[in-house]
Formats: sequence, structure tokens, C-alpha cells
Amino acid sequence: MSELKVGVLGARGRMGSESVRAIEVAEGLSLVAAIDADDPLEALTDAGAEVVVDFTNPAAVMDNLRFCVAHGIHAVVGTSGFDDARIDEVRAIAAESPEVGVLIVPNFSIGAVLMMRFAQIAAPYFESVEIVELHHPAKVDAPSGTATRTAAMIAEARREAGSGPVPDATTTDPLGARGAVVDGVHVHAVRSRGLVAHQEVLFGDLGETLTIRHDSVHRESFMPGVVAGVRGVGARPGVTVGLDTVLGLD
Ligand SMILES: NC(=O)C1=CN([C@@H]2O[C@H](COP(=O)(O)OP(=O)(O)OC[C@H]3O[C@@H](n4cnc5c(N)ncnc54)[C@H](OP(=O)(O)O)[C@@H]3O)[C@@H](O)[C@H]2O)C=CC1
Ligand SMILES: O=C(O)C1=N[C@H](C(=O)O)C[C@H](O)C1
Repeated sequence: MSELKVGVLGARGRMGSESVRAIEVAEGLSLVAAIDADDPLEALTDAGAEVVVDFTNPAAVMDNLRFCVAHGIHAVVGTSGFDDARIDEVRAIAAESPEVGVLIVPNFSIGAVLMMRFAQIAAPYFESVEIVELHHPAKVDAPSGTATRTAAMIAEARREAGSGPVPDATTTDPLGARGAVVDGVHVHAVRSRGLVAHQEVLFGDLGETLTIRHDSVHRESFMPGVVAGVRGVGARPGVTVGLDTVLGLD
């Protein structure tokens, strides 16, 4: 059987370079293009790429997706910045080439996928919830895509359960000490040397708290998920959000 031809966008970056290494050694995958900001996207079509992995930045990723979809190339997107409005935009782009799969994955690490799931399960049972995401100081965006996705999953679970807003008597917060509010969930972003990618979801109710924490201590934690996404995206036309279906969790 012929190997699946894969291109990496953002290939010299922290995640792109790790992905290049993972794809080079993965059985059945062949790295045909490693592209960075100064390379033309036509290098993908010239090399016959069938799937791309995008780890660029929120400002660049939409143009990359437009190119890939228009050229019938499946896309596995790790780049952050995908709120509901942006996902709807991708759905509109993908509708132009219905055979193409676009897999948008806020976090490829298996532990993080499970952390989000566990938070979703816990959400209806606690009156209070807050998210603390902690990352390396070179991260360009806040809050993280993982925190945004976790907040959305928690909010949906609370809505379905008929939960009200989280209790909070704060009326004065001139410096924004209570953090951002994403889908009704307070999100706090920490940036520090020594960190890679970490998140805590803190639940609270009468006389008890539950903390769900995940730590990526090395970027290799994301690679089994990236490789699974590359192998799975072609069988999923249209837009899929999250790695859950690829991992068989849905
Ligand atoms: N889903 C997940 O599991 C994970 C997602 N991420 C996300 O992935 C993204 C990248 O993170 P990270 O690797 O740390 O960032 P880096 O800044 O290390 O890498 C980004 C790379 O993309 C390149 N780039 C910029 N614009 C383009 C373009 N138009 N075409 C091709 N390449 C381009 C940059 O080149 P140059 O420096 O020359 O501009 C750089 O090499 C972020 O959004 C981050 O949040 C990160 C970790 C895990
Ligand atoms: O920039 C990072 O490093 C990460 N970005 C993703 C995010 O925004 O959630 C995934 C992971 O947290 C690492």
C-alpha cells in the first residue's frame, strides 16, 4: 500500500519541528513538504501532499486552510484561536469541497482530551467552576485553545443540566483579577519559564472541591494524537472539532 503524503505548515516552530520528526518515523506516512512562513503554499501541491498538519499561528491559519480545502488537501489543525465564529467560518470554507476533511484539535495530548472529558462529566454536579491554564512564556495567545474548548464543553453540560450562573459576589474588579469569562466560566492564564502546557479545572460545591489537572511536560505528548489525526482525517469529510472521535471516545 502506498504511503500517505503529509505536509507540515510551521515546520520550523516548536510544534511543527516535533511533528516533522514524528511523521518521518510513523509507519505508512511520508513527509513530502516542510513549510514555514517564507515558503509558498504551492510547495504542498507540487509535492502532492494529501494531508497537512498546521501548527502556525492564529493570524496565518485561515489562509492556509482556504488553500488546502481549495486544492483537495485534508487538514489537521493544531493552531489555536478557533472560537465558535471561526469554526463556522471553516465550515463555510469546507462546504466548497465536501470531500475534504478538516480536523481542528485544540489539544492533541491524550491526557488533555481526557481532562476535558472528565471536566464535562463533572460540570453538572458542582455549583462553581474555574479554569487555570498555565503555559510557557513564548505562547502568543491567551486564553489557550484548550481552556476555551474546556469552557465551552463545561458550559454546554451546565446548560443541559439546567445549572444557573456560577456564584460570584464580585462587584468591584478594576484590574481584572477575576480573569476572562469564556462561556460563563472564569479563565485565568499563567505564563512562566519552566512550563510547557498545563491546565487545572477547579470545581466546588458545599464542603468539597474537585481539581482535575493535566500536565504536558514535553511536546512529544502531542505526537501520538497528531499521527492519529493524520491517519484519521481523510475518513472524516467536513469539519470535526476535537480528537475524541478519532480516539473512539464518541
Ligand atoms: N493543538 C495542540 O495540541 C497544540 C497547539 N499548539 C498551537 O500551535 C500553534 C504553534 O505553536 P508553536 O509551535 O509553539 O509556535 P511557534 O511560534 O514555535 O511555531 C509557529 C511556526 O509557524 C511559522 N509560520 C508563521 N506563519 C506561517 C505561515 N503563514 N505559513 C507557514 N508557517 C508559518 C512560524 O514561522 P516564523 O517564526 O518565521 O514566523 C513558526 O515557525 C499555536 O497556535 C499553539 O497554541 C501548540 C501546542 C499544542
Ligand atoms: O501554545 C501552546 O504551547 C499550546 N497551545 C494549545 C492551546 O492553546 O491550548 C495546546 C496546548 O495547550 C499547548
